[in-house]
Amino acid sequence: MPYFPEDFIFGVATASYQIEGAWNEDGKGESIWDRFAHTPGNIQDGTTGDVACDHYHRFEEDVALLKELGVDAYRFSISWPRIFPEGRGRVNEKGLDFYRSLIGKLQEAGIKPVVTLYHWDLPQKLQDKGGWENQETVEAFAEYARFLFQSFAKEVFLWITHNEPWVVSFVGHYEGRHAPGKRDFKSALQVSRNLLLSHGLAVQAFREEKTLGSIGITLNLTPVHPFSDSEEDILAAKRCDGYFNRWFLDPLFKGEFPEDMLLWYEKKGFALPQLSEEEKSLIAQPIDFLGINYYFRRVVGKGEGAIFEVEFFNPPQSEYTDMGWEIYPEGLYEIVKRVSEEYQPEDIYITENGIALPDQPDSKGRINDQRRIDYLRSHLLALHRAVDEGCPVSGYFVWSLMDNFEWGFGLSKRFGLVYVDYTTLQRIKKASFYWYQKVVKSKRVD
Ligand SMILES: N#[N+]C[C@@H]1[C@@H](O)[C@H](O)[C@@H](O)[C@@H]2O[C@H]12
Repeated sequence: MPYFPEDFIFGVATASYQIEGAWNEDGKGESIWDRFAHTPGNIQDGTTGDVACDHYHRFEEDVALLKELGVDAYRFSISWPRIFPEGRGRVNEKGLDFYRSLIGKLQEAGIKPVVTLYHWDLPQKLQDKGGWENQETVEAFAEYARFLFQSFAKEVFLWITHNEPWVVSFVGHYEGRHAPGKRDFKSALQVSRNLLLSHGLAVQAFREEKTLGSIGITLNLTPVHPFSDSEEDILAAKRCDGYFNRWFLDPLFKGEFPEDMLLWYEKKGFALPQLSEEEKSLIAQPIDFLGINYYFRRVVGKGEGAIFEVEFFNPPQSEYTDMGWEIYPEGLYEIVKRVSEEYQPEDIYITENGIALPDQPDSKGRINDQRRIDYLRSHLLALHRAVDEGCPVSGYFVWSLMDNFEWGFGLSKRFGLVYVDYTTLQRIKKASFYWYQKVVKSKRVD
């Protein structure tokens, strides 16, 4: 029976826009996700995060759920426009008070706070001036980060500068499925550069402020497998690995964008993001941990397509989630091993892993999400194998504590260990809640 180390951290994760609601309450400024979700046609089920799980008003009930779950840590994000409604300058004290109360309740419950500084809800006022394409946003983020390090200098266990900068850059600025909804690859490249710079400035501020705790960044990483052993498919897989994984891993840990991707983008006629030697050093300064969000792998082969010339495949023999993602637990082992060996991070936390299922209460009001238990078990066993082989993994966070607003899918995708009835906002613990409660308590996966 695989046991995790006694000091291994088990937690759950959420994000501000996805659970808080109170989108325009107590002085909070508009975010790009408020604007994006309020724009007809952007959200598949037509819902918004205006209310979501109403966590802003129910956070004490939710901390009680965390305490019952018994987690060692709770990962949440701070809404930048709830702190700085215009992005910088005037502080919204009521917004700061909310997070002071939340962190205080977590401390009372003996739960370590893990804070994500940026989980996609940029103040709209900054977007109006170009958003992440604009150097001003980089500076404003550094100010925002420093302010939070000063405000919570001793209370936070882990600080995560950015959540999934790849999604912010390419889903938000190239694919257009996320806020701000741009479809411009050159913009996406510039945004990825500026996100990395803002990360570097935040780490620098963290060190200067002598803030307690640890600081890192969270990347969504996926193993990329060639559809066949043909040279073309192998090269297509390498290109995708560069696009999805190495584009951020290399600057953060090797101080350079991956050369093969720069050459590829140049060949495709894109202006390349420029970094001075000083900026490269700023981005690649040591961090205390790497956060990895893992959900699935990618299987690719040579294909058409204006930029990457790849085709994605869904292996017919695999099972898929409600998001259409392949269930591939070995991928978690593969990515942790690869990152550990190739990039040697100081420490690793799996900051998200979970599955969307069409959960619904039965006639007795219970939710038997056995598939989620199976998913979490198989991924924890894969992770345990990597830990057993010496990979520096110190924790694992389930996505998510509760069902929440799933970005472009709205409220239609359920990832939670806790079901949320969006009509009554009642929370209902699923079978997976009780299963994970046992894992957390015993540090054992059975
Ligand atoms: N989609 N999906 C689920 C989950 C999303 O809800 C999180 O906000 C992201 O950090 C990451 O994409 C993963």
